[in-house]
Amino acid sequence: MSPLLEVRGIEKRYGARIGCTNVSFDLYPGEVMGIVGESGSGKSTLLNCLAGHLVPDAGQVIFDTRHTGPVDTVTMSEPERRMLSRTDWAFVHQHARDGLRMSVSAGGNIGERLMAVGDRHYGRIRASALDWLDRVEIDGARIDDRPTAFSGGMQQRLQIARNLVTGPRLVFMDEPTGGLDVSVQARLLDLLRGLVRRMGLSAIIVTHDLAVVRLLADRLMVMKDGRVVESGLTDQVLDDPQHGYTQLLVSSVLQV
Ligand SMILES: Nc1ncnc2c1ncn2[C@@H]1O[C@H](COP(=O)(O)OP(=O)(O)OP(=O)(O)O)[C@@H](O)[C@H]1O
Repeated sequence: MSPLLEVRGIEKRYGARIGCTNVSFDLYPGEVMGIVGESGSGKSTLLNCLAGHLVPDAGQVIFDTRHTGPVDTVTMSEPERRMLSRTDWAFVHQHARDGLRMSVSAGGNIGERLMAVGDRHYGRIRASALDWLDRVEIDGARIDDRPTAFSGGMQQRLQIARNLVTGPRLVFMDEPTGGLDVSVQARLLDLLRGLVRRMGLSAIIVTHDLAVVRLLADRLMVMKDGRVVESGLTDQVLDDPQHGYTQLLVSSVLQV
């Protein structure tokens, strides 16, 4: 099996400050990669470089596209990258309002993604929206409500539905359970785990919460000062951390 994503030597600097440097890894279809590290370790910078939101100063992000096979997304044209983010990629933001259109109904938020990939059949779009509301445990009766009328947890679940409805091949998630109450986080995590398993999703998840990666990620990369200091199978890294920094992280000595 060939990798879905090949990341080679990614580096991003902000002036003299290192955002992230020398990051390389492969992601295989159906695999979930977790990226953990304390605040400022470079997780978001890396994720944004991978998802095409930031242009890295060096490195390649080679994605196995549906139509043309492996392509370096760093050097592809902006319209090509935009198309990729509508069809093959999805991005779940930490704050649902960054990933939703707050003035559009819940059904519209889901339907919009389908229309962006060419679906024009109103009945089918509405049926898909209802199906996805159900899958993320939102009452179908709320389909015409705007996300502003939803709780934080519901907004996040709607954002997930909007992202997954088009069957993306790679999902980027930036602190998907961050900023929510603990009980709401637990429910969301459970839902995400079910979706990841059932859909065989390939995903890259940035989080500072080790419980999130424990439940969702097959593999883990630990970042410190913009560099990957340790990587491996999630259980292996968390149960038998080799690097001193990971040991601190796991023993919760570090405030992350
Ligand atoms: N727009 C920016 N301009 C200058 N420096 C930045 C910018 N964004 C990030 N940095 C710096 O890059 C480094 C990595 O930051 P980044 O936000 O990627 O870390 P993070 O691990 O995602 O942190 P957090 O968990 O707090 O979001 C930090 O030193 C940060 O100060």
